Amino acid sequence: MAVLGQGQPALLVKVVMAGESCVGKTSIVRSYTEPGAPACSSSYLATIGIDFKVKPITLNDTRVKLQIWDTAGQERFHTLSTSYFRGAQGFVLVYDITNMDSFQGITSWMKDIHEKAGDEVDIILLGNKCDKESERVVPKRKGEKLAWEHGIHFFETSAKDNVNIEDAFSLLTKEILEKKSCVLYDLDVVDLNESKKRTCCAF
Ligand SMILES: Nc1nc2c(ncn2[C@@H]2O[C@H](COP(=O)(O)OP(=O)(O)OP(=O)(O)O)[C@@H](O)[C@H]2O)c(=O)[nH]1
Repeated sequence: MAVLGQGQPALLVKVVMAGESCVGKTSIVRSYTEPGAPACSSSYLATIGIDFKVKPITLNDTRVKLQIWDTAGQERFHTLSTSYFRGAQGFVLVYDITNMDSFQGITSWMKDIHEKAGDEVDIILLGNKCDKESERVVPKRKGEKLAWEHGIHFFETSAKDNVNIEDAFSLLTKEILEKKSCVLYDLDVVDLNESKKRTCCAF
C-alpha cells in the first residue's frame, strides 16, 4: 500500500450510513465523530433529508478524511437517501437488535446499495443497541450468519456506550483502502469543489 506522509494530501473516503429508521445511525455517527458528547438522547429526533460529518483518521501512516453521510431511514425519504449511495466507497448498514423488522429489512437495503453503488463497494453490518440485552429479539448468531452469507464483516455495537464503533469504522476504512482507488484531498481545504479533487490509484 502506498503511504501518504505528513504534508501530503489525505485520501478522501465516502462512507454512507444505511438502515431503517430509529436503528441508531445518527447516534453511531455522533459517537464516532464527537467523542465525549452524548451520542444518545432520551428523545428521538428523526433525520430529515441528509447530513454529513468529516472524521480525519490515520491508518497505517496513511491520512484519511472519512466523509460520513448520515441518511434518513424513514420510508418517505427513501428515494432521497438512496440517491446518495452513488459514488460511495463504503456502507455502514445498521439494524437494531431489539427490532426484528429492522433486521429483516437488511436484505432489501443490501439490494439498494448494490443497485446504486455497484457490487464492489465495501459494507459492514452493525447490530446496534447491544446495551439493551434484556430487550434483544435478534440473536447475535443471526447477524453473524447474515454477514457471512454476504461476505461482509459484522459487529454488535452500542452508540450509547460507545462499544465497537471505532473498530467498525476502522475495519471498513482499511478494507476500502486495500482495494479501492480513492480521491486525493487537501487536509486544509474545506471546500469539496470538484476542481480540488483528483483521482488517485495509489492502491
Ligand atoms: N440504548 C440505546 N439507544 C440508542 C442507541 N443508538 C441509538 N439509540 C436511540 O435510538 C433512537 C434512534 O436513534 P437515531 O440515531 O436517531 O436513529 P436513526 O437510525 O438515525 O433514525 P432516522 O434518523 O429516523 O433514520 C434515539 O432515541 C437514540 O437515543 C444505542 O446504542 N443504545
